[in-house]
Amino acid sequence: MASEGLSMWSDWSNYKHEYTRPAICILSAAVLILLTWYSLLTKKSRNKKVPLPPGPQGLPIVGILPFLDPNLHTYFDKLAKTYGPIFKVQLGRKLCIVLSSPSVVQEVHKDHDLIFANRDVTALGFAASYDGMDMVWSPYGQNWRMLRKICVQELLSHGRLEALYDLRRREVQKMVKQIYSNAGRPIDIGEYILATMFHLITSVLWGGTLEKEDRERVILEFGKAMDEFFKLLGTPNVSDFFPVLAKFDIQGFERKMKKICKWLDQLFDYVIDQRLRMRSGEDLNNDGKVKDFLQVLLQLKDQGDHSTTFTITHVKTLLLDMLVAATKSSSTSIEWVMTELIKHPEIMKKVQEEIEEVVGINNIVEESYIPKLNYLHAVLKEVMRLHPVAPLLIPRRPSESCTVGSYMVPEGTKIFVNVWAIHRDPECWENPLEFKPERFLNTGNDFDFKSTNFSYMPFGYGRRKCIGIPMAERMVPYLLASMLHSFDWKLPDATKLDLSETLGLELTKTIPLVAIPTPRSSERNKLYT
Ligand code: HEM
Repeated sequence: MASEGLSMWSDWSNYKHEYTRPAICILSAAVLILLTWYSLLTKKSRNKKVPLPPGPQGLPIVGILPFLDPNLHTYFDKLAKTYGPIFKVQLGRKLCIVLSSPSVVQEVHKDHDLIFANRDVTALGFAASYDGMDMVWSPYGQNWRMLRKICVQELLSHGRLEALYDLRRREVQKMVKQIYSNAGRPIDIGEYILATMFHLITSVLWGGTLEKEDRERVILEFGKAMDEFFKLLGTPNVSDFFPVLAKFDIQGFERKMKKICKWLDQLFDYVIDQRLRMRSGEDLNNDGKVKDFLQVLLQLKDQGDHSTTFTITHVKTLLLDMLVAATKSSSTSIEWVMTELIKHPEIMKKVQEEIEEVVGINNIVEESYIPKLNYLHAVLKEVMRLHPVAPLLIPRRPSESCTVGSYMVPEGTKIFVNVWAIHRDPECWENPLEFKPERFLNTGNDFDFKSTNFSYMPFGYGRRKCIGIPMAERMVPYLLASMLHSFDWKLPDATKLDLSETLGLELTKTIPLVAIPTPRSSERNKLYT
């Protein structure tokens, strides 16, 4: 009986295994499906509860494309007056959201900085960056972190910048000397400064690798290439609004961009090749010179000690970023400063008096004087407020959907931050349209370029904020102080000052500033021989 019972039990137990296992599986699957369905349903209804930001209706398929003004920063500013500080616009297939108040940007920074740390890579951004591999367009991740770390450690640290001062000094003095030789004649300020910045940056990047004649030839082409490069990057491109059309490159922008990038790539190949040849003959490290950036990069490539492999393409992406980002943005800022100073001669005079007081009359401007030039810094900050180089920053793309200012910001949206509008917002600034450098005097660290102040963002915000601030902080005022210490500047006779702006990726002067330098002292030029 016992054995019978036992066998019954064992039968039951077998029976149980045979039938309960599948039943449990089926039940679990059903619960799982139900849970997934429920979570999708609640997510949907949660999403439903949070609406998209308001915005203009637009037309089917094309959205607001037919009404778009190429000066997007002013166009978006007008829309913000109707739709508020966070609004949406549909550009073809692309949903864009524009943020126009310090508080919404602060919310993004505080709650979603990581989600907003990716760029919205446009067709041309991709073409202009070794297929999105450079620091500017790279997604937030290991590659971007590696490039940023190398730049900070090897080029932009306090120690490196101090060590490279002699190179900057030499190039700035060369520029002043050249202006003396052109005194009394009209010069295109932007062109002049871009050339100086090119010499300055390339001497830091790859020292004397290019022969003098090569440098002169390259700089001419570089100026033209940069104008086109930034204009293309900021021009609305059908390929971005209708990705299915991207392969046709209807406006021919990608072809043009690839041509510029091919030229830059050939320049880098040439410089690297020259350097490798020089390296096989001599060890630049042992002759007492400071290592330039290219030398450091080539050593890193040979050592290969980074967790992500550091290839020759990485070397080129860093040369590209440093060359392009550092030259054009600095020269554009300086051109705007000179424009405002020519418009306000009493302010130019005040800046010159300060420089003379700090530097002396028969002395050369040195970088060590720069931190003492408070008024010059106030002028620079005021110019960057009214004419931010990147008025819409470099657009971001949230990596997941989130809520900002009680609106839904879907994953993959293109995010513009209208810094230009924020810098002119009467809620943040007293008499915002007035050029008044005094507003930045005695403000402590509140408006330091590195500080986090969402009403003032000429260098951007969050993790993707400009990496070049330490270099720009040294070079831009140094160049300006040198130009203003030696010369008075005025417009050629019968010329009117034009302040109109054109938006590419950068906000440039529509009509380049041409001005005449007059030496301020008959003796000072002797210091620059
Ligand atoms: C007056 C000079 C400059 C201005 C006004 C300026 C402005 C900016 C702005 C607005 C951004 C976008 C930030 C964002 O999206 O939040 C940016 C990014 C960047 N800038 Fe600058 N910049 C200047 C000089 C420089 C210099 C000298 C360098 C290099 C040494 C540089 C390298 C970069 C790089 C690599 C990025 C991309 C950073 C990233 O995506 O992680 N910039 N800059």
